[in-house]
Amino acid sequence: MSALLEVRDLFKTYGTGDTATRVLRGLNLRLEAGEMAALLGPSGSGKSTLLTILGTLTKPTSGSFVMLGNDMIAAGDKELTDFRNAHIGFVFQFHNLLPDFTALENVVFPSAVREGRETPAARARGRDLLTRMGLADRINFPTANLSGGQKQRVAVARALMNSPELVLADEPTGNLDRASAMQVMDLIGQINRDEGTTFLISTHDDKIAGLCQRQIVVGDGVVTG
Ligand SMILES: Nc1ncnc2c1ncn2[C@@H]1O[C@H](COP(=O)(O)OP(=O)(O)OP(=O)(O)O)[C@@H](O)[C@H]1O
Repeated sequence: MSALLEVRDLFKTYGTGDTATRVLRGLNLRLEAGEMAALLGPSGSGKSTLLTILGTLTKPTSGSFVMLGNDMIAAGDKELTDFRNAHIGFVFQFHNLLPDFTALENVVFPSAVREGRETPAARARGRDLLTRMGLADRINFPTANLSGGQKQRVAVARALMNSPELVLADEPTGNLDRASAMQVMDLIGQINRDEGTTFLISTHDDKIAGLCQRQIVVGDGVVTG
């Protein structure tokens, strides 16, 4: 396997002086292309912080970060936005779907942002992804009318829209019952196997982590296991 991304000696401090919170303190991590990895660690250990850095949404205080051969620290805002739209998908605990938009409109949204319009090819991929997520009969439903598990499957489909190499998922099943959580993880596993998409999934749930090939544990600002 080849490295999809590598961070070295990553530090992240929020605030300054007496109120400074030193979250990451020299963290090293390498993710191989095609991995499906769980990100574990106590509450406040910096899992979300690490995901936002890897997602290029936040810059670290210091350290190096290379993804797909690009220096993500040196890159400017415009480059990072374009890179993110092309290569990274996100799934959050609270899915962040547009409630009045249909499932298909939500899924196609990242492509519409990238292309400047909704293309027929994007709509076809959106339909295909929703069908793979078991939502063929919900394609034209406003997402406000879907169940929590269905919304989360729409969010996974949306994250996959632009065929990203990496999907970062921050407690994607944190809000779901066990059966829905397992279904979402099953679908993520299928996409990982079929398309080689790399997944990094933060979770507090050992069962969810056990479904991943690799478990990465964060503590005291570094990877401890
Ligand atoms: N924007 C911010 N400004 C100041 N402090 C922050 C900010 N974001 C996070 N923190 C602090 O950084 C620490 C790590 O937070 P983070 O959300 O990364 O942890 P986590 O491991 O994802 O936690 P959880 O499992 O509870 O979601 C916490 O102490 C948090 O209060």
